[in-house]
Amino acid sequence: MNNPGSATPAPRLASVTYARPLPGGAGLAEVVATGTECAWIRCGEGMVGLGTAARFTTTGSGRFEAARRWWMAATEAEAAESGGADRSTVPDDGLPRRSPLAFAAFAFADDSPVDSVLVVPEFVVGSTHGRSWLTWQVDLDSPANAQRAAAGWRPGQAEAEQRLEELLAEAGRGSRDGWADAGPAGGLELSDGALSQEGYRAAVARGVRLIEAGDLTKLVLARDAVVRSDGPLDVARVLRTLTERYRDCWTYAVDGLIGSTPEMLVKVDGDTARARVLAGTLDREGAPVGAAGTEYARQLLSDNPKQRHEHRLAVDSLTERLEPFTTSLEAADEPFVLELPNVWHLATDVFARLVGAEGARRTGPGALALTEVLHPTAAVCGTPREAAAALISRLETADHGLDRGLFAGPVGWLDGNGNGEFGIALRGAVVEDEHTVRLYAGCGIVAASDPEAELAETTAKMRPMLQALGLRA
Ligand SMILES: C=C(O[C@@H]1C=C(C(=O)O)C=C[C@H]1O)C(=O)O
Repeated sequence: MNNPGSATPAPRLASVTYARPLPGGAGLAEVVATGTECAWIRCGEGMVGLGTAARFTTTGSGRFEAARRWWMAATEAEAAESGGADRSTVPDDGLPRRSPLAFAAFAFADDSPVDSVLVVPEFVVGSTHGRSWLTWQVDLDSPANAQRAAAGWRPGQAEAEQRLEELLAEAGRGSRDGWADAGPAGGLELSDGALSQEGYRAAVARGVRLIEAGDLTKLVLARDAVVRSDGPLDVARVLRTLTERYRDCWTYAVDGLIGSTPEMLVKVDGDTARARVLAGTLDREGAPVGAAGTEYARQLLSDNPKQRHEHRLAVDSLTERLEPFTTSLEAADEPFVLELPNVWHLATDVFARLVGAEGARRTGPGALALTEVLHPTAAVCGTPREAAAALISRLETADHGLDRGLFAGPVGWLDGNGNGEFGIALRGAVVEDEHTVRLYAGCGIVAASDPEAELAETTAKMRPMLQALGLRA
């Protein structure tokens, strides 16, 4: 299962980036209007991708490497023309410049039949550090451009504006009235997915027995659920709702994979790498609020040996793999409690300086190469990694026909200089068709885990998406 990627040759990307008010003049999330956009939004900032200049799909254990090669070939022309200067995401002129830029989502498992994908949007609308900007990206070798590109043509601002107007009109974005208040278009029905709630309890119980038998230390097991809607689903509205309710999470949309994740696998900016590791979860529903809630979370998470053990394994799985690529690495000894609207988590932020990131050209690994090294961490797979991955494949896929697909895989964006952000695709869903989305959630299982409590935890983790879809959860 090592598909080198879709047979199309890599495009030759060229781009132009300039400061510009956001289309529509509202916030970044309002640029998400059709639900087919790519998105990466946190605290009202980030990027939305419109249209498609190029895309690449691949499967198999070589999916990261295949994507990296395709992306290097696609961005080579522009890197050569710009002389490799300005490698950081915010160069000296202060205008965030990340072009060329692709959004990406990778399957969780090496043997998943589901495509991993790189999408190069035609336009990237961005808002970073309080400034907004626009990038227009084209393939110089496409039939529309090849001839004029050979004569020296490159994308420019005036033509970008014209093309943007066309694209927005094509997408029927003329009227935005009524967005905010439009409820779900019809009735919604929630049902078990391939791995039912009962099946999940049984799978967790088996996992616990195998852990007790000494086969492994930690195992993350997931289940799925399906939401069907009578009317067409308003995916754009779901995404905008997530950006509002889960402001501190990274709201993502790539090729039908949508959600709002609190977990950062790796963010590379210039010579720095950052991660946010989560493991250890406490439902906030029915829990005390305010200071009493903080105290409750401290007692049941920070002071709980099971949760701390689960968390430590996740942090170690990341830092051990990241360390060889760093000149320094910092992670607090004690996790902090991250409060989200639905749950509390034990969290550890990691900060590192990368080797080979100095000078005009990166010689060390960039965001995509590090993603390949770090995925899957013990937060979504287990310890030891290989034993856990094999058991996930047995207990979820062979026994129940649940393939995680893009769930719990890396999702985010990358630029042509090795910068990028990859979150872990959690608290999300896959849009299967106009009326159907499939939600996924999992839990870390250790020797002390109780199947009923873990099942309840998966429901708490699905709550952001269920509520954004308009279900009471
Ligand atoms: C697997 C999920 O979440 C992961 C598992 C956690 C846990 O077991 O406590 C916490 C955060 C994530 O690392 C999920 O959200 O589906």
